[in-house]
Amino acid sequence: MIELEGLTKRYGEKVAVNHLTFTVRPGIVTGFLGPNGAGKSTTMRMMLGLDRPTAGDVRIDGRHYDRLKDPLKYIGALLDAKAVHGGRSAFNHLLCLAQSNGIPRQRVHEVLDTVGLSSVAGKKAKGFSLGMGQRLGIAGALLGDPRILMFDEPVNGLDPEGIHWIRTLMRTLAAQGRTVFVSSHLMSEMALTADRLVVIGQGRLLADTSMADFIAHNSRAYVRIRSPQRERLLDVLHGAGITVVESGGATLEVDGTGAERIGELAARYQLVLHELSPQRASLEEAFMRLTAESVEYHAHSDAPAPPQQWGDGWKKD
Ligand SMILES: Nc1ncnc2c1ncn2[C@@H]1O[C@H](COP(=O)(O)OP(=O)(O)OP(=O)(O)O)[C@@H](O)[C@H]1O
Repeated sequence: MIELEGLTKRYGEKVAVNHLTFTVRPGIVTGFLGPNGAGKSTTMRMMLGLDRPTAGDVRIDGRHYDRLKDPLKYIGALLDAKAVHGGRSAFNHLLCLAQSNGIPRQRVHEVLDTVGLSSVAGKKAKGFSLGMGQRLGIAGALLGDPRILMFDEPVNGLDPEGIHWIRTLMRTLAAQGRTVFVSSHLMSEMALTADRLVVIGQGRLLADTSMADFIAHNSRAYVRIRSPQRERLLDVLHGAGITVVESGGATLEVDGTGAERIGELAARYQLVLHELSPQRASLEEAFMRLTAESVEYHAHSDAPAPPQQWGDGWKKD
């Protein structure tokens, strides 16, 4: 378990992490989300004792990180996959970590096998691809067989097979009763992996909730309907006191009334439906809605204009 209480970090005037209080529990995968610059990395660094909080407290299984004897046996972390001595082989990198934490040599072979790097164990890390580097970082996190695991953007640079592998690994580690805390920018990936979410924006806690509740509370649920008898259907729905949003074309959208009731009404008036589908926004939409106010760096949605010197001649008719 990881417990944060009033955790705060200031860099001069900038409050990077603002009075964060939450608990990361064992047995589930907890996703850590926030727009760029929200304070995720700073929070994770403080959890690992790499940054000193300005105020507040972090406890790892009840203790401060710097009070843990052989910390890799309590908490394993992947923060920056590039933080590896490039001149060392994968095996030697892990062996150094193992030796300084009282972990037997045999464990190095085991974790290399787990992450699929046994065949390149003798190769220098500087020749590794981004994905291989991520796997080596994950091997380091697993080395002490810790009860708590923390991954900052673990799927960065992984191909689809690698992404599937890390998802399965995280779910397996949680099912074994471990605490798994993971940050990611890939919402679709998080939706498949995490059971619980902690969302921050501009250093503040915005949500600490289950995945299902997060989506339910931060997104619009509605029913999409298509019918070749659109006008008659509209009359029936209005007659029943149901508010309809006309989204253009043959499609109608209804908030606040279930698909069952709409289907039953259509059947009663013998109206043909080509679609009757409950819609729920994705995690990505829910996240954008919640964090809209706290995004520090906004991009313009328009495509960039072509350079002026092109004139209008570049356009094809
Ligand atoms: N050493 C530092 N000195 C000054 N400001 C810092 C320092 N480290 C982080 N910050 C600022 O603190 C804020 C939080 O940064 P942090 O890297 O923790 O965010 P993040 O959520 O991990 O962002 P990203 O998703 O882009 O990695 C940012 O505004 C950042 O510029």
